[in-house]
Amino acid sequence: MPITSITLRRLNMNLKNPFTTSFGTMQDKDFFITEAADDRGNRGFGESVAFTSPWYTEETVETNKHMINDFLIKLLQDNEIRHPSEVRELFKPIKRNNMAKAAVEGAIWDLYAKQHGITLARALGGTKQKIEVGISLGIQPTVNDLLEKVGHHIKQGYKRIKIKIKPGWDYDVLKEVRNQFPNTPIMADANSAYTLDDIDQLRKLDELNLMMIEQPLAHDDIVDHAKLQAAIQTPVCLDESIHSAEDARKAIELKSCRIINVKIGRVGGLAEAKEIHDLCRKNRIDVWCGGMLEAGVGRAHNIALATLPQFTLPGDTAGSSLYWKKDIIKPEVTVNDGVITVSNKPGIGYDIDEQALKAFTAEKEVFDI
Ligand SMILES: O=C(O)CCC(=O)C1=CC=C[C@@H](O)[C@@H]1C(=O)O
Ligand SMILES: [Mg+2]
Repeated sequence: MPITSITLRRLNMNLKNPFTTSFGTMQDKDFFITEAADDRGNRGFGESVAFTSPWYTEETVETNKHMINDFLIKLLQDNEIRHPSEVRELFKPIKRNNMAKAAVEGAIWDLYAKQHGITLARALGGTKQKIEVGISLGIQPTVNDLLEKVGHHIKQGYKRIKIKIKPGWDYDVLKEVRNQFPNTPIMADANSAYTLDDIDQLRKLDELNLMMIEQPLAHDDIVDHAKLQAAIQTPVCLDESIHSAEDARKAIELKSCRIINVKIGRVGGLAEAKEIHDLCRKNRIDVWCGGMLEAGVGRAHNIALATLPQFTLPGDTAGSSLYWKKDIIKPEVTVNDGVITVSNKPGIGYDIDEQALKAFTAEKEVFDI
């Protein structure tokens, strides 16, 4: 497939609401948007989900810049790509750095879909026309703030509420939420804030009929998670522990989890995400599409991926307006009663708002391929 250039734009956008997890609080987002273009006017876009500090994985915006500028672009310049699924193989000699890889691969998938006049969803083999979405609430200042936000988003129709927990902010808080909202699908995300020493506290959560508890233990563990899953009823969902289809295979074999949160950036791109999806389908592991506070391009990629059949649970793909005063796509992603209608326009299905993209772009570099 013809690719004549890759453009790297570094954007700075400020989040409408600060996002707090057991690691800290984020207010502004500094990140890369990638663009792959051909000589026929087609332009594909991708988005890196790396943060400015390596608290979620080892990557940062700066490591992305180094990997893309000094390694990934050269591999594309020296090799012919016939189909976007080949990019994964091409980038294999570069260890990890999955978010950098995914940002470039994603733009190539979008370009390919546009060159063939098909949606990215269809290029991936997706079938769903509508996807159900949930909302992820950062740690709130008080329980009342949390209850108010939960109630607000249930009224908006979001299909499940994800609540951050950590030692000291878990059972009691979730019990208050459960008491006030007895029938709402609720899940907890611990971001690795617990160890097996906390097993009794985690077992108490079984009373609350949670959909799952996400990544309760260490970010790189599947062994202790297997011991925990054997000891509790609540399904364990892995996020940070799963960086590849191989990780997923081992976690499934060890029974470390019953659910996997797939994030395109964390696993290295759409081809790897699809392989994890297919493996989970074969092993009847539920899958949902996690979020990384993306702008509209990344959000659009998540929507396309979530059209695959084993994405059986609502993902963290809320509407643009929950994150941004102004997004970089038009129309923006909107959610109606907890559902996103998948666009039937070619590629990611949303146009780029060139004015907004330009306004938020702090740095731009173009590479001939
Ligand atoms: O994009 C969203 O709205 C969800 C963001 C979100 O929940 C997370 C982003 C990054 C790390 C975590 O804190 C958390 C997650 O675990 O998915
Ligand atoms: Mg998570």
